[in-house]
Amino acid sequence: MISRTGTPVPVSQNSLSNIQVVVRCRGRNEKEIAAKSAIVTELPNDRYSIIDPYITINQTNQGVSGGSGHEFNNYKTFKVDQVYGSQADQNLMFEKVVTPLFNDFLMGFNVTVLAYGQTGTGKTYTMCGNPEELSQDYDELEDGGVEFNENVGIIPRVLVELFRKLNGDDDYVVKCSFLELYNEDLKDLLDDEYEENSKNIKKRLRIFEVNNNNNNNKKSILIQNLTEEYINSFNQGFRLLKKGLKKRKTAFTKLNDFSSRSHTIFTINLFRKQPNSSELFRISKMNLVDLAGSENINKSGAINQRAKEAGSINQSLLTLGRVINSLSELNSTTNTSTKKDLSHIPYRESKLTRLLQDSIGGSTKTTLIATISPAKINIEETLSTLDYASKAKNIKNVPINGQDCESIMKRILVKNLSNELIKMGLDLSSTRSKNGIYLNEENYQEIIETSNSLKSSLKEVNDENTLLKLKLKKFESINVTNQKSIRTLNQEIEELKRLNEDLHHTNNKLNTSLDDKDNKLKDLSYTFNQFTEILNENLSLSFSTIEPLLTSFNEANDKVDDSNNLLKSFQNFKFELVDRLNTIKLNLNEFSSTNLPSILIEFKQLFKKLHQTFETHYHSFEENVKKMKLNNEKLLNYIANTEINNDKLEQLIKEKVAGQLKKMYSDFNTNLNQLVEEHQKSSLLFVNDSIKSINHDIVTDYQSKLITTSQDWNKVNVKYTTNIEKDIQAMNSQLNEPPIIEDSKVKDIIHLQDRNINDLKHVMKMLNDEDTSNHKKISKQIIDINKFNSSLLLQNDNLKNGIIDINKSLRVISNTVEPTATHISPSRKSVSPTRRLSPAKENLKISSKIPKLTNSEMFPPSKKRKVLHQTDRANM
Ligand SMILES: Nc1ncnc2c1ncn2[C@@H]1O[C@H](COP(=O)(O)OP(=O)(O)OP(=O)(O)O)[C@@H](O)[C@H]1O
Repeated sequence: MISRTGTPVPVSQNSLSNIQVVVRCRGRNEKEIAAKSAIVTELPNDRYSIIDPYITINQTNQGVSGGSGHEFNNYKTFKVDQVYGSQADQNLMFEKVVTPLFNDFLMGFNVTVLAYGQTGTGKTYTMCGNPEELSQDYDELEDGGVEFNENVGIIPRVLVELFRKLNGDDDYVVKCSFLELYNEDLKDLLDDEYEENSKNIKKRLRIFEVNNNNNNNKKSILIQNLTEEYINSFNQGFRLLKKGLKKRKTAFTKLNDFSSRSHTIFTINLFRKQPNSSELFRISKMNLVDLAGSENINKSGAINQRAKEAGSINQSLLTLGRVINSLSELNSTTNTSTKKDLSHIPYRESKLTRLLQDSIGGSTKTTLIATISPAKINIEETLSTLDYASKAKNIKNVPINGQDCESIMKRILVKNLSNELIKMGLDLSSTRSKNGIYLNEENYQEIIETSNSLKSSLKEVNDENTLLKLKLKKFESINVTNQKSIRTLNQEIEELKRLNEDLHHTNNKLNTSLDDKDNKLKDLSYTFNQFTEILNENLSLSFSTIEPLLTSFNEANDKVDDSNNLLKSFQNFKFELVDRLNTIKLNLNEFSSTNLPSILIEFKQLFKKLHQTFETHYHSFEENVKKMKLNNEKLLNYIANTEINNDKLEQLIKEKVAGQLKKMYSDFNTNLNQLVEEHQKSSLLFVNDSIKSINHDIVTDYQSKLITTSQDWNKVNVKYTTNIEKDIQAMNSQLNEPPIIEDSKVKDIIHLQDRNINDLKHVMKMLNDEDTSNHKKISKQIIDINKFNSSLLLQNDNLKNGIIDINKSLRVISNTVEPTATHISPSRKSVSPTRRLSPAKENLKISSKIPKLTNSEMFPPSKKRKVLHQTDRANM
């Protein structure tokens, strides 16, 4: 078995590191509360304080003075590195205090955690936690951690964290040892064969100082015969810890019923392959030290053996204190000669200081946790502990860095392991040779406990088995009864199944027929909707057909004087018809949404009747339309055949004018002279031109208007006829494909349809009436025009005859008058009878003597009014 402790060799001044000092002040325990002992500790924070790590002790009435702390009246303040109060839990301590050291340990540094303080202040609690927390194995969580109880201390947490960090790394070896120093005696807490007061010299632990195998002038401490157990899981480490704690010497004291009277060192040795070498394994060590209580002997009431024990304890701690003092003074002085005087550090004066030589002022990174009580009754021990702590804070260690740390060749390590294996093999064969199986006591106890537990379980199982057998018998008898019931029930179930099948069958049939009905109803509904839509469309179409009719009628009515009444009535009718159509639409919509299902049932039969009725009406309607068409054609023929002959009119007018002139000339007959002939000619031409022009304008205007009206009328009638024919065709196509609709409530629709048809009839009648009336009016106008034409023709004839008579008379007159021209006018007496005037000059002379004819003279008032009246009517 090998254990090595490196001798400190400073690498550089920069690597100096002070011992970290942490104070943990627990809350008052039951005894302190019962003793009504006041709290004398004042901390910056109940949990922890790193920024302002002071702790003040209220010494009122204590009369305590001196020490290295600062005194303010009755208060004494100590400055350390970290202060933890009553609210600081175990996890916080591990994270803040131990984790930095643990990381250094993984990197190859030797590290030490020391718990120092008065009995009962929580040293063991801080380092191990309550021992009962380790009574069982812990399950590993997914992240390699463990769900700890709050009271678990530093060592178990370090073990868990170690294997969590090493997870996946194959090149490592972990060994643990657990050492106790009691009365300056070393005790191997993991040695099963160790017995108190053992005379087995071979098994005695001895401390040797040996040269380091790295040949670098470093010294190592070797503890001969110390058990070092290989572990590869945290649970194995827990078991070792539990085992060691059990062996730990405890004794009853007044201060702490389960107080530990010894110092213990739990060491974890880590052999880890150097990052850049396959042969070298770096050795690092973590010492977790739980020192014995530092209480006052007198106060503890130790007597006899216990007094000796108490003295021993204090001897070790006193030496530790002196070492701490020396190191503290050595580090705080700069004087070289003084330094030389102080250079002797009394490590060798106690085994405790020899064991901790490397941790205090050596090459180890060290943290001291000083545990204190807050109660006034412990104030002296508290002040003493804080004195130690503040001195330790001055101590500088020289940790050896990763490169210079102790290492071991792989082959040596393997050789060590092989030796271990050989030794274990020998143990095993010797055990076998004893013809049985040798077990260590703990394993034996465990097996016995397990066996007892199994026996108890077996008994419980047997008892349970007996009970179950009894229950089984009961169940068997119940089962027979149940079997009978089950058979009856099965029969009933069969019967019910049959019934169910029948019902199922019937249900299927019903469903099928329901589906059929549903489908029919859907079809009917669809057909009816389509029918309704078509009906609506037809109604809309009829309406849109009637609309232009009405518009045309309105336009035609504008041209007829006495059509206002008809227009009004027709408009009224139109509005009424629109209202009715809208009402029909509304009724249809409402009807289709509410009464549809019942209507569908009777609709088919009634629709047939409707069809018949509709056909009847359709025939009469068709005939009426045909008649109307015939009438229109007649009208068109009549208009086409009716010609207004301009020549005849002209002739008539001429005759009329001639008659007038004849009358006029008969009045002038006796006074005419030779110039009358030219005058007559010019007058006749003038009158003829005027009359021709007037009559031509009148007749042309009338003709154009009449033709336009006739064409409009014809167009409208053709359009009406086409629309009506389209309607009829649409209706016919509907009637030819009648929807299959059923049952009773269609009466309403029939009624509506009747009304609709009546309305249509009414419209047609009105159309016919209107048509007839217009025909009559136009015929009457044409008769009037013809009459007027006849009278014009008559007048024209008369005029012509008159002109002929006048010409004849004029010839007679001219023949008669020419030889006695001088007699007619005295003013012509000077004119030579043989000399003839040029016609133009003659005309001028005659025209100046003949009176001009006015319109009223040419056309007597009564006749003129009549002509104008006729023209106006023709324009209308
Ligand atoms: N910070 C703390 N929080 C809760 N309980 C604590 C704390 N410190 C100590 N205790 C409790 O106080 C009791 C004494 O603690 P512990 O045995 O650890 O004292 P100790 O200093 O190790 O004593 P000794 O020197 O005699 O071994 C234990 O029951 C422990 O659970």
